[in-house]
Amino acid sequence: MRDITGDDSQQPLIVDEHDDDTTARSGVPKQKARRLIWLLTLSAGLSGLLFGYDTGVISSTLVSIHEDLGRPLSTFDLSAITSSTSLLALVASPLAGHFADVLGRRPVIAAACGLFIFGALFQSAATNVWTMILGRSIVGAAVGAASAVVPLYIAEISPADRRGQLVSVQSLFITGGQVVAYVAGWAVMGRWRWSVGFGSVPALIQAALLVGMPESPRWLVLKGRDEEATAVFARLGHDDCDHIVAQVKHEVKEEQLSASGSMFKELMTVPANRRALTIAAGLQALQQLSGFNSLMYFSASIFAMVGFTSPIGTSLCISVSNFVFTLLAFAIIDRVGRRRILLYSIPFMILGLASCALAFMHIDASLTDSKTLSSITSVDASNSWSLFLLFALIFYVAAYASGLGCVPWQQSELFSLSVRSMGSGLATATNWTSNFIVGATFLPMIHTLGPSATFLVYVFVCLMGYIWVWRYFPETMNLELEQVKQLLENGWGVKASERPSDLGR
Ligand SMILES: O[C@H]1[C@H](O)[C@@H](O)[C@H](O)[C@@H](O)[C@H]1O
Repeated sequence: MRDITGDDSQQPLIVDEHDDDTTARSGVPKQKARRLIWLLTLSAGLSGLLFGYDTGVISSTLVSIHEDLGRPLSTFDLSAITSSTSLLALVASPLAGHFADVLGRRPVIAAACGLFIFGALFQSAATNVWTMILGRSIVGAAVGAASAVVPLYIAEISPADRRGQLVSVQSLFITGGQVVAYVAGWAVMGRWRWSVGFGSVPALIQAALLVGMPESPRWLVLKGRDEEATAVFARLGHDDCDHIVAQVKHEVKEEQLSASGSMFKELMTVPANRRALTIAAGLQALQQLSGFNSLMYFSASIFAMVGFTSPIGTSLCISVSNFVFTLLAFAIIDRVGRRRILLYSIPFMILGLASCALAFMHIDASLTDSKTLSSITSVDASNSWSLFLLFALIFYVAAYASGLGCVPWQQSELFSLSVRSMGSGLATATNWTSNFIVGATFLPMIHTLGPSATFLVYVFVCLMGYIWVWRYFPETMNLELEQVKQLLENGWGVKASERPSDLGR
């Protein structure tokens, strides 16, 4: 077992005992194999970019549509256009997991890519609210499928000791995509058909890259296609491909032997698995219910509401802060630890949200039911409370991105191999369900409760979340997957995880 205490974040992507060699035993130059893994990560990561782009672009689109869809948009229209994406994503993610098992990972990524292209073009040609909702739904299906299968594909092609880092790369792509969406929304100055249609460009690039993308070698072993799997492992720079194939076959066999009927039953009845699912799904729910995406989707609307003359430009601050602080999380996640990052950052989220609530108490801005975003009551943005609100929001986003935005996506490390795909799929579906709830309820809450009380609801969620994390989420940093399983066998493992010597750290 490798030394798990060392800081190995600077190591190259492929690490093995023959790393000094320039050529793997299979005859493939290591440099070439390393380039291939990066290329595959980039190709698959483009789905993350599209996930981010398509969820981010809605913010500027909503304030630019005006009456282009045949009528002024009602609150219901705005909520439906926004939440149709997450609704379809939550349906598509478990389905994509199923098809990825039956057909392979690559065809599902390719199908998602096709949907990204079609959905983007369909939206840009939308003539009424319903065609727009349909376009957003097509893109939602693509986002759901990609968010379930792309991390799985990356994990399966990566060397074991690089999986965690590559999962975080995915978060960088998502938040980077959101920045690009905001810039595009701002640059096209209200011509929203261009900004939504632009989503097809990275997808077209991905379609071209997909041609050379191999199937996941682990899936190939699962289907008994050992020779093809050996060839892919060789291209990925592994030294002893036959040995790896034998190892994966052994794991597959063990899974089949230990399975207590169905994977679902094993997930629900084995205590360690049930705890893993509770933690993974709980963190995903907390990530969404803490309200971050209400900013991702509606920040331009909020800034318009409080009187900023360039709401789309101002809301760029939100996505840029999100991206920059995701970089911070990426840099520290393997040093500070998942649990500790959350315990440090959630209190700052609470502070940021409470400050927003305070600011709204002093800002006289309203969005009444009959009003559209284009007829929001405008107030003077030079009002110091509006600026205070902007800083409070950025503060909140920074705290979110450096912890809760990233940590839940590490979910797969919580599950043992036999239930990993289903556990991760269900946790992903929890993410999209909660995302849907926030997208669908934010504007109605603003109207009925008012902005201050709405932000206080998120404060409450974060407070509960903090207590829950403190009580139930053990530290998994630097643990081998087997040790994580061991940690959850006799309880939540929080105390044991804080006594590194008990776990051989
Ligand atoms: O981790 C990501 C990231 O934080 C995004 O900015 C957010 O929009 C997603 O919902 C979340 O899953």
